[in-house]
Amino acid sequence: MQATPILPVCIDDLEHIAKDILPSATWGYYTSGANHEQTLRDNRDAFKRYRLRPRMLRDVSKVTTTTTILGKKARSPLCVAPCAMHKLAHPDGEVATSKAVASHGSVMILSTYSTTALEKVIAAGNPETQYWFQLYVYKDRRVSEKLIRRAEAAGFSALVLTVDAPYLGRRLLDSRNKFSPPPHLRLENFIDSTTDFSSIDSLEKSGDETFGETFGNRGDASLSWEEGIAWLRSITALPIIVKGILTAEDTELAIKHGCSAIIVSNHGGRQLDGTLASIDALPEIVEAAGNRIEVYMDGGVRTGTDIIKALALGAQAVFVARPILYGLAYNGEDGARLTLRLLQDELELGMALAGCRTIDEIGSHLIHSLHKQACNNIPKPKL
Ligand SMILES: Cc1cc2nc3c(=O)[nH]c(=O)nc-3n(C[C@H](O)[C@H](O)[C@H](O)COP(=O)(O)O)c2cc1C
Ligand SMILES: CCCCCCC(=O)C(=O)O
Repeated sequence: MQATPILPVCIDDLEHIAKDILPSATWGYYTSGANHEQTLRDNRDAFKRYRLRPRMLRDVSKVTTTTTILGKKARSPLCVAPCAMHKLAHPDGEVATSKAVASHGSVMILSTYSTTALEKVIAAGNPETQYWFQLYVYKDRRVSEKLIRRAEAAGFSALVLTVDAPYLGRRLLDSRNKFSPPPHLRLENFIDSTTDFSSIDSLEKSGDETFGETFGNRGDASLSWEEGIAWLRSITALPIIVKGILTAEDTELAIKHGCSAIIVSNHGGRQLDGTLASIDALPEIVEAAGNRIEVYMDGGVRTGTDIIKALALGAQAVFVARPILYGLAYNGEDGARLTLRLLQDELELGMALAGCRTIDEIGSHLIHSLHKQACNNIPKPKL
């Protein structure tokens, strides 16, 4: 058995510590993937199939990670993906995460299924940090509209529509554990809803509903590019970002329907098992997007060099989910800060060792792919 590290110095250390701290059903919910977890594993393994081609003697005495994300300055391209129920990891939950991201200076996407009301989460931040609100669209559209109005009023600057979950993926560990969040936690975004979310408010299952059924019974699986995006467009002026895109075809549709950006994602391997790893899907999408909209990615990012590889393959920003939960479990806000600091330090050191002083200098010239053709047609920076 591996001993628990005393001082975590990388994300894998935080993961080991979190495993010791968290109840096993929470650990299962946070870390498992769908079905046989092929995609979950591949999200990590795929990064290892890209090797770096560092450049030398390039005066890396000063390195900066300043960039822009959705047209706004950010101190780092490392951002936080939407994740349900941070209070399962630590009582301070999403407020702790918000403060940590605010000190880091990039983007936090807040899950609809937050255990803290969206107004409290953004109030814990600062104006330098972008807060985007993640949406699932419900059969009862009044619920979604109300969430959007609240997000607009609170100052969220974009909506992130998750498109890979018309139903919840089949997570075997959650079924085996009969996972159900503890009754003291609330999905606070629904508490003042005027609609029939009483059972989801308290996270109690109605009758024999499983967790997945609770999700599926309320979500609108009929959503389509034509009707769904047009409906969203008709009720909000906020930029719409689609999360869960894995093909060039859907990239084209996202652009056609006026989306502002794309997050290449397979939901951390929790939805359709057997998809491409996010990092493997990224080049096709970057090529299809062709600088018309920004492309971000998430899935399996655990080191600074993973971030460099994703940026080199064309991502404008990179999101992490589970590493934040591990940090929260370890030490609340300080733990979430540690997650971001470890990754940021690794990113900066990795850039210097690869000969990159700025984010713009991270280009496809850095990538040696063990796949054939993976990096064709990615725009190369001038060095
Ligand atoms: C516990 C957990 C809860 C999640 N909840 C949401 C959610 O509410 N909405 C969403 O769009 N994605 C959700 N995701 C998916 C993440 O946003 C992200 O796509 C994925 O986990 C990134 O991979 P990583 O965990 O390897 O960093 C969740 C992921 C995890 C692990
Ligand atoms: C009934 C609450 C379901 C939350 C689902 C959140 C999610 O996207 C996940 O991957 O888990």
